[in-house]
Amino acid sequence: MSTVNDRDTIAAVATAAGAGGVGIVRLSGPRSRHIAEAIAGRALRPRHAHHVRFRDAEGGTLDDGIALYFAAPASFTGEDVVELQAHGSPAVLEALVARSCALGARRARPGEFSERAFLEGRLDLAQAEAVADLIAAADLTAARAARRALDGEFSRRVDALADALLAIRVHVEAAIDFADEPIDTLGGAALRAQLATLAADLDALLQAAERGRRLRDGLHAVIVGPPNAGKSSLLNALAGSERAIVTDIAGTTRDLLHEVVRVDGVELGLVDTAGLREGGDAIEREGMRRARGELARADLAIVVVDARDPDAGRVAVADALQAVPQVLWVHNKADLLPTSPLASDAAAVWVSARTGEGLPALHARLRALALGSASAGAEGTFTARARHVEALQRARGEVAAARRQLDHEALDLAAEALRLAHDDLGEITGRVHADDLLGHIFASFCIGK
Ligand SMILES: Nc1nc2c(c(=O)[nH]1)N(C=O)[C@@H](CNc1ccc(C(=O)N[C@@H](CCC(=O)O)C(=O)O)cc1)CN2
Ligand SMILES: Nc1nc2c(ncn2[C@@H]2O[C@H](COP(=O)(O)OP(=O)(O)OP(=O)(O)O)[C@@H](O)[C@H]2O)c(=O)[nH]1
Ligand SMILES: [Mg+2]
Repeated sequence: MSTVNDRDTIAAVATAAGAGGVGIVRLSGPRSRHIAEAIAGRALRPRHAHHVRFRDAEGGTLDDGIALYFAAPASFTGEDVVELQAHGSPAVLEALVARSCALGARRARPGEFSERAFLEGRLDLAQAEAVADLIAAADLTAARAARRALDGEFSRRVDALADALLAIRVHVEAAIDFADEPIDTLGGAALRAQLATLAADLDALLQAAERGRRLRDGLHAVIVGPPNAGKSSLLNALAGSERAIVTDIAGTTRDLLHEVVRVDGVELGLVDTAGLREGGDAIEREGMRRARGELARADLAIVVVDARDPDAGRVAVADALQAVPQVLWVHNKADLLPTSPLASDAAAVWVSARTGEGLPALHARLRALALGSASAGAEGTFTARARHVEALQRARGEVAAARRQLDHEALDLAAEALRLAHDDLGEITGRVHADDLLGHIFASFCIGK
């Protein structure tokens, strides 16, 4: 592994592209201070805001601004860092980056500042990812959740599980050395209890991470149901605009129509589909085939039926719903019912896409489904990514395997499963990682971050 001293110095504009009040060029690496002092024309004291003139190669003034020097290791990256805070002119900022490069820096790759913060141990991998998620957060709910991950709330729970797992591994490895004796004389009962606790904690963290992933990635929700039930009308109502064609002709929608909507801080990727029924012409049948295909990738099916005849719909779509993890029944056209049922129960929500009645209740239900449970809300939620959820699932699988092996007194196999589970957890925080994993993660960051 390289050390601070043989690393190059990187430079990039840290503020958003385009004109702004103030723009910041950031340098990180061993030559940062030297380069910045050449541009500022004076020595820089750590953590002191110097008002200086930024000079070009000929000594001409590029701009005046603030130079801020953070001496290693007390900086965002843990390396020497300098910020040149200029007026927010893209031309001036580009000139400052070019001048820095002429003086020995190179342009930073996307995410390279955060990658260095990770490599210097300032942030773990899940925290570095949270930096990018915070920047990309579309609203304050998502930003707060990313902030919690950045503060280490997720990482601490992963580390606690990894510590518990380590203790169990030590126990199992010790027992292997006494392989002649039955496990129960070697604290086998205590070991099983510890493993059971670990499995339960892993399940709880997996649920929390899944909620965090939904908050970050949104929920993939597919609207299905019989023709003419008002699926396209509901999409329009949720989107707040007339995206889909609505007519009173059954079989209007054929193509899939994708629309991203935000419901109380949660992103929903909505897909409107062709009504499901027996028969139909070739075009409609192709539409139904696509609807079924989309359901296979859905986190949630929103089944729209006509409130006046809900059971007609159920039969037609039931088989298509087999593999969908979550299903929400929406009884539409409630405005046409003789008496208003505009209430929702555990099994269904009544709405009118036409009048908008019942939509707030539908919003609340969608949000609760997206976050995993009605009571959990966003309180304590931290953002997580699909790769974190997958690692936790693998770890859970390995822990389950270890428990089975233990029941068969197969200590070697149990130890190996637990080692794999430990690595799975380590991948989340980056204590265990392949180089291409880092490249993959940081490449999706913005430049200057
Ligand atoms: N101007 C500016 N604002 C910014 C950043 C930045 O890089 N520059 N940040 C970039 O993401 C965020 C703040 N992140 C930072 C993280 C650590 C340190 C730092 O100097 N840490 C030292 C000192 C600790 C202390 O005094 O609090 C350390 O951790 O040792 C600075 C900024 C948001 N705002
Ligand atoms: N009264 C009333 N009519 C509605 C409501 N929602 C939809 N409609 C009407 O029902 C008819 C069908 O609506 P669509 O949204 O096209 O139904 P769909 O399920 O997308 O139909 P297909 O695409 O053909 O499968 C249209 O005439 C709508 O105006 C509602 O809540 N109340
Ligand atoms: Mg339609």
